[in-house]
Amino acid sequence: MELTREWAEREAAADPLATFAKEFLIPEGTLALNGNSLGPPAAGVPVALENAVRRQWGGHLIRGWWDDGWWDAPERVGDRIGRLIGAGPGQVVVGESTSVQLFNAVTAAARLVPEHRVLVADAGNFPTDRYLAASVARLLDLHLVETPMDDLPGVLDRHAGEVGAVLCGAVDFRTGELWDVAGLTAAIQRAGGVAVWDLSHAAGAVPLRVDDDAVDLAVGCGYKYLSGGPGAPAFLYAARRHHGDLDLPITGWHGHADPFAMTDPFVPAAGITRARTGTPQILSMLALEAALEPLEAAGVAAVRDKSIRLAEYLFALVADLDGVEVVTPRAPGRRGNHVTLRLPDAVAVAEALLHRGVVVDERPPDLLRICLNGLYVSWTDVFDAVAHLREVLR
Ligand SMILES: Cc1ncc(COP(=O)(O)O)c(C=O)c1O
Ligand SMILES: Nc1c(O)cccc1C(=O)C[C@H](N)C(=O)O
Repeated sequence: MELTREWAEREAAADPLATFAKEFLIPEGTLALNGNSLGPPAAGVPVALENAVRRQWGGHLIRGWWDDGWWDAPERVGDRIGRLIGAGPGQVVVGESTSVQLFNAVTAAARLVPEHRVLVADAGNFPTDRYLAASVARLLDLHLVETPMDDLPGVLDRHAGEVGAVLCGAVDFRTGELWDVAGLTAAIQRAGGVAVWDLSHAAGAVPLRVDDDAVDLAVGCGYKYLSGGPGAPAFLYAARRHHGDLDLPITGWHGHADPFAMTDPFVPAAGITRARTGTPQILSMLALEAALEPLEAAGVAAVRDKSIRLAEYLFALVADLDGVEVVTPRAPGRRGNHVTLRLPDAVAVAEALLHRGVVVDERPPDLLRICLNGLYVSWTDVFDAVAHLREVLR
C-alpha cells in the first residue's frame, strides 16, 4: 500500500464493491464514517416507503396486513437478518427498539435457569444494556455482577453453577474490540449460564455464525450496519432449542398462539413467533427490509474483507500523527468495522471534521470513532478523512 491519493484512487477504481456506494443516499462531498451510529439510507428505502404508504396502506387499508404481507413481516425480515448473522430460518423476529428486545431477551434468559441467581453483564457495554441488565436483576431479585470482558472467564469460573443470564456486546461500542462469541458462549454455558449477545455493532459488519456458535439469545440494532433508519426496529434471535421454554416478559397479543381468538389466557405461539409483542412498526420494518438489499447483494464476507483492509490503510495513514493513539486492536479477528482513535479534544476534533463534511463521532472524553463500512466507504474516503484530520490537528 502507498500513502498517496493516487494509490487510493487506483484501489477505488479496482474495488469490486465500488458500485454499492451509489445505492446509498449520501450528500455529495460528505464522508459518512459513522455508520456504527446511524447507517445512511439505501436508495431503495424511499421507493419502498412510497409504495407502502400509497399502494399498500392507501390502496388496501387494513387488508394490507394480509394482502401485502404486513402480518408476516417480523418473521420474514427476521429470516433475512438471520441469514446475515448465521441463523437458520424461524429463529429471528424483528420489532421494537434494541432496548426493549434486550429487556425481553435478558429476562427470558434468566427465566430459563431460575435457580441460577447471578446475572452477569459486560461492564463496557453500551449504557442501555447495562441499565437494562440492572433493571432485570432488580425485577427478578438476581445478584448483578458487572465485569470487563477480559475478566469474564474468571467471573464465570468463580460463579460456576450460579450463573444465569449473561449479557455481552460482541463488538465494544467504544473501542471496536470484537470478542470471541463462540469461545465465550461455550464458557458461559459451562458455567451453567445462558448467553445473550448484543450484536448491534456486529450484525452486517462481521460474519457471524450464531447457530454454529451455539448462541442462546441475541439482540441487535436495525439502524447501524443494517441501515434501517433512525429508530429502525431491532431484532431478537432465540436458538430453536429454547423456543418451547422461552418465557418472554412482554406477552403481547401478536405472540399469542391464536391472536384473533382474543381469548384468555396468554398461550405463546409456537416457534419464534412467541417473541412477537404488539402491532409491529410496519413502515419502519419495510424501510429496514429495503435497506438490506445492497448488503445482501454484496455479502457480509466481501464487505467485511474490504472493511478490514480499509482499517489497515487508516492505521498506516495515522501512524505519524502525534498524540493520536489507535485504541482498536489491530488484528482483524479482534476488531469490528469501526476504528477508535484516542486523542486530546476528541469532541472539538469531531466537530471540526463535521464542518469539513467528515462525519465521525466522539465518545467522551477522548475517543474518536471512524466507521469503515466497506459497503459505501471508499479508499479515497479514508485517505481524505485522514488528510482532514491531519489539518484539523495542525
Ligand atoms: C450496543 C448497543 N446496544 C443498544 C443500542 C441502542 O439501543 P436503542 O436502539 O434501544 O436506543 C446501542 C446504540 O444506541 C448500542 O450501541
Ligand atoms: N441510538 C442513537 C441515537 O438515538 C442518537 C444518536 C446516536 C445513537 C447511537 O446509536 C449511539 C451508538 N449506539 C453508539 O455506539 O454510541
